[in-house]
Amino acid sequence: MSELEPPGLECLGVGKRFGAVQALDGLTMTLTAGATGLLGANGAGKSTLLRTALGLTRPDAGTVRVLGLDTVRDRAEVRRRVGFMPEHPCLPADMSAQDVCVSLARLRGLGRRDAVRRTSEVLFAVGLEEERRRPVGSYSLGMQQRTKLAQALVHGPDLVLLDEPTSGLDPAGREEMLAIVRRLSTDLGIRVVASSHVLDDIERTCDEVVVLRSGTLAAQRPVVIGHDPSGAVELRVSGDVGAFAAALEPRLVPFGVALSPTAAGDIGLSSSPDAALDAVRDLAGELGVGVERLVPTARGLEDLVVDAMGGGNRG
Ligand SMILES: Nc1ncnc2c1ncn2[C@@H]1O[C@H](COP(=O)(O)OP(=O)(O)OP(=O)(O)O)[C@@H](O)[C@H]1O
Repeated sequence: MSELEPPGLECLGVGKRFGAVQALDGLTMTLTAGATGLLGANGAGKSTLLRTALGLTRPDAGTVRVLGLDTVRDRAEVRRRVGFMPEHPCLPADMSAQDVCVSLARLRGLGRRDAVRRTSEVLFAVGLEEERRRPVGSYSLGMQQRTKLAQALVHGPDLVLLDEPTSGLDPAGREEMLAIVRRLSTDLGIRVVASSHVLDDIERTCDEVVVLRSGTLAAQRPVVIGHDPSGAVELRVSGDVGAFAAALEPRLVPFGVALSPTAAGDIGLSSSPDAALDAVRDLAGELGVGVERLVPTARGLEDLVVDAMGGGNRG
């Protein structure tokens, strides 16, 4: 993926309310990785985000862009360049996988010959070429999931949005689906944004993980986190984080420690010599601010995710 390409997905202050529920709450983030996994508790806003990214749900506030396209203004182009695999059953039981894929490819603008050719390719890619003429209603759940994935790919999208692709699958079906999802970005160059409840699925198929909590961004990290020899730490304080960071910054200059905001809205310290940590505690004491957390940045992904998901949800 070239550096000049626009991000797969960009959200700027995105809000979406359903009655009393604030499903997305000022969500701001930029996804540039080949494959991103969206993790979050039930009701965290994952499906709403994916549906908003496709233009199926219109945000009440903010802007969503996919591949540089505005999801409201450029909706037709978004449909052409993005594929979507919904979480819930959506396939007509009496149609074959072949007919489903050809019909949807035609609806998305492909001519008949291209639609048939692409259908053969994607059904082969998801391992359904032999059963492609049977009615979908006679398929196992794993085959139905693979059909849903095939229809998301059939028009040759540059980005696919997958809503819980392993949902309900048995261990063998899950393995198959994970292998296919991984290949989309690594072998076929298709960008992927996939939601899941399972960190292991994301670690095995994605380059980065994004944690949503109550419709906001709680964490965004590369999947491979090595030991960070710099001693970088993350600091969470009570009260006004910006004011604390502004007061802290000059006090850490003498120790060569730089500050940067983290994706979760905490304060990142580039290193943590004892004198710098003393300065943090002194300032907190002077301002009457609580130090709620001070942890190494290079923690295991699982710790980080559990921590980021920890605040519950509004579902
Ligand atoms: N069409 C709708 N009408 C009313 N409420 C909705 C609608 N869609 C989503 N919600 C609510 O918005 C919140 C976020 O839902 P969403 O489905 O986006 O979360 P999620 O992270 O995908 O959850 P899950 O993991 O359970 O699928 C939930 O409280 C949900 O009940």
